[in-house]
Amino acid sequence: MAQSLARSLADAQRTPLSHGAWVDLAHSWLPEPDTVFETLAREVPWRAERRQMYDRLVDVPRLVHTYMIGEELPHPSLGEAREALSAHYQSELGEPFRTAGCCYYRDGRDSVAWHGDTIGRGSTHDTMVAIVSVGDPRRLLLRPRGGGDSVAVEMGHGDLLVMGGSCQRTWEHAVPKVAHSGPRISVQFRPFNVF
Ligand SMILES: O=C(O)CCC(=O)C(=O)O
Ligand SMILES: [Fe+2]
Repeated sequence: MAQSLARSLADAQRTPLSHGAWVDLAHSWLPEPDTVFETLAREVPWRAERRQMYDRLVDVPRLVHTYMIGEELPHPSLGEAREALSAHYQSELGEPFRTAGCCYYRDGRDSVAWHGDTIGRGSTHDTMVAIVSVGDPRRLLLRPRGGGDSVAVEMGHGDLLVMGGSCQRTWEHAVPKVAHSGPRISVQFRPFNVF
């Protein structure tokens, strides 16, 4: 399975953004997305998050949990995904993906406001954050800091989005509220000291 994940990463579609930022996209990339969703919903020790995050005060209505370095992930597909991502991006990133942040958007009222993942190195260095999404599709928006048109990425069941280059410091991203949505869980793989 790890091999087929590696093959499909070679076909990931890269979209250059401004200021040295880019995103890679691969649809229906994660194996067994149904059981990944069910396992995460059931087994992750979810806690509420509603507080300051990143570089500004944002309202964060959603549930979260982070698997830190060395902790086993709750579904084998996620371990395989992280290995495939680390192998594929090794030459560009120079280090593996280490942590796995999990976010549970219970319905359309759950969201995350505009922010960059700028705790740690993301505020000063190029890095990558790789997101896999399971459950109902939600739109992830990206916009350049300081203004400009936003880019919308529809994240469906099993889809992969990788934000790279200067994306965390020169762009922001958000998952806006929507009128109607079922639950969605996102898993963000990050290298050491990127949050
Ligand atoms: O839900 C997502 O896909 C994005 C989550 C996010 O940007 C974050 O937790 O930093
Ligand atoms: Fe983020």
